[in-house]
Formats: sequence, C-alpha cells, structure tokens
Amino acid sequence: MAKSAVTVTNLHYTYPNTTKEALAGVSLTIQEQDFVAIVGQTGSGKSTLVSLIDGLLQPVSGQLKIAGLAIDATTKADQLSKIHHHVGFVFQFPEQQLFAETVAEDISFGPHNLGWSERKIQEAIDEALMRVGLPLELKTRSPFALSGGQMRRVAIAGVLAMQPGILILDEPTAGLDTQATNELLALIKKLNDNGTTIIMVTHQMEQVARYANRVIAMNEGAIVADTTPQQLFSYPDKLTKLSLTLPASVEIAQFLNNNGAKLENTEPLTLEELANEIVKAMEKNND
Ligand SMILES: Nc1ncnc2c1ncn2[C@@H]1O[C@H](COP(=O)(O)OP(=O)(O)OP(=O)(O)O)[C@@H](O)[C@H]1O
Repeated sequence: MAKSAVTVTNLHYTYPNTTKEALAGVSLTIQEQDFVAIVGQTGSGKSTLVSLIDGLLQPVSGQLKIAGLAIDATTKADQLSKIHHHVGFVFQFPEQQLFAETVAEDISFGPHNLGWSERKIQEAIDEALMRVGLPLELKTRSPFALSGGQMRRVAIAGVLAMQPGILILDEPTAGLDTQATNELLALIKKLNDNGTTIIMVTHQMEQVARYANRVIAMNEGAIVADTTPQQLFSYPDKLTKLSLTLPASVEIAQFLNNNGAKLENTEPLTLEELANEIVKAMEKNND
C-alpha cells in the first residue's frame, strides 16, 4: 500500500501584519511517489501551502506530518529545519540563487550544511549532475558561464544533492524555451518514476494534463478540487470560475465535436492523445 509523504490537517496561516487568512483550513494527504500539480489563480495560496510543507513558514494552527516529522504552531526551529532533510524546494527562477565560483561548489552548499563528509559530498555532486543530465566536466566551470537551461539544471542539482524524497517545484519551467521546458519536465518525470514525490505549482494546464497524476486546485486559501487531471478538465465551467483554462488538446477536441467531428474521447489530455482521436474518427468516417 502507498505510504503518505505529506499529511496536512486543518492548516491555517496568516502573514504577519495582515488580517486575511492566506490558508483557511487546508487538509490533504500526498502519497509517496505522487506527482501532484497545484493550480489556482494568483493569490489563491499555492506558495503559502508549499512554503509550509517545506518548513519555510510555520502554521498558525493545524498540523503537518512530513516524512514522519510532526509540525505545528509550537514546533521549535531546529525541529522545523529537519524538514530540509526530506523536502527539496526549487524556487521560481532558481538560477538567480546560484552564487559560487564553480558548479561543484554551488551544488555542495546544501550537503555541507547538512554536515556530510567530503567523500559523501563529492559522490552527491556527481550523482546530482548525472540526474539532471549534465556532464561531470562542468564541475569546475563557473555556473554563470552556462546557458539559461543549464544554469537551472545546476540549481536543481543543488537541491537534488541533498537527496530529498519530496521535491517541490514552483513554476519550474518559467522563462524557458520549448525545448528546455520539455527536457526539464522529462527530467522531473524521471525523478518521479524513480521514486521522488513531486509537488509542482504551475499555471500551465498542458503540464498538468501531461505529467500529474493528481491535481489540487486552490481558491482563496482553500482546496476547491483534489482530483485527477481528467476529472478536473471535464468541468470547464468550474475551471472558468477559478480563472483557470483548459489544456489546448481538450479545447480543440470540444471544438471539433461541437462541429460534428464525433471524437470518441472528448477529453484527450495530451496533444498525442488528441491526434490519435482525430485519426480514429477519420478512419471511421472513411469506412
Ligand atoms: N509575504 C507576504 N506578506 C503578506 N501577505 C502575503 C505574503 N505572501 C503572500 N501573501 C498573501 O497571501 C495570500 C496567498 O498568497 P500566495 O502567494 O500563497 O498565493 P499564490 O497562489 O502562490 O499566488 P501566485 O500564483 O501569484 O504565486 C494572498 O492574499 C497574498 O497577497
């Protein structure tokens, strides 16, 4: 049976010097090896939720259980920081946080802080570089002499070097071109296939459709849907109310059907699935 990686119970959070709750009683369980997409319009509470899961914020009330660690409003700072042994957080534009003279030094920052031996750190650097698909020769190079896509991979390698079982990514493909986007998503999918639990905040419904096995939609600090991408995209009216869009594949399928195309599957989630549906419908037409 799948084990839970993250359990959140009735979580509330209000930022200092504000009165409105940013999180207003959120409960959810994320299983190990889930690939969860968190969606919702600006200000709906996505970043607040993932910052609590990463221990960057402490709940005002409610509880979190992360890889067995129990966190609530009374948890001491040293206990809270233990979350970083289990959860890696890739911020938006993570390359902006690169700072060291060489790629290896940058990647080793987290493992050094965890107090690992030099040998373990060197092994972790090599493994992290391999996992993000970068050659080991880059270790001695300056991270600032790399391409944008490579810099982002180095930044992600720095998070992976700490070998987190849970990886949170906030809009990981923001600002990347199509090829770098596809490569990065393939990499995240591979990490997931190899056992890492993925929590990805995104505004890209195509990415949700293609990669996530589960999608959590937020609105005004609450979870308003927790389901599969297929289910979520079956209710376009609900999405519109949340200011979310349908993936292009679903929109095109609906348009074709409204114009007599008779596709069998009206919600093909990916463009490949849509192409298959169109071919099937054309073949049927020719019979
Ligand atoms: N540092 C802060 N201080 C005060 N209020 C904040 C702070 N950060 C967020 N908020 C407020 O908390 C609420 C939730 O914001 P949050 O950043 O979690 O939303 P989000 O869904 O991640 O938005 P986005 O998609 O723009 O990143 C909003 O009302 C926001 O204005």
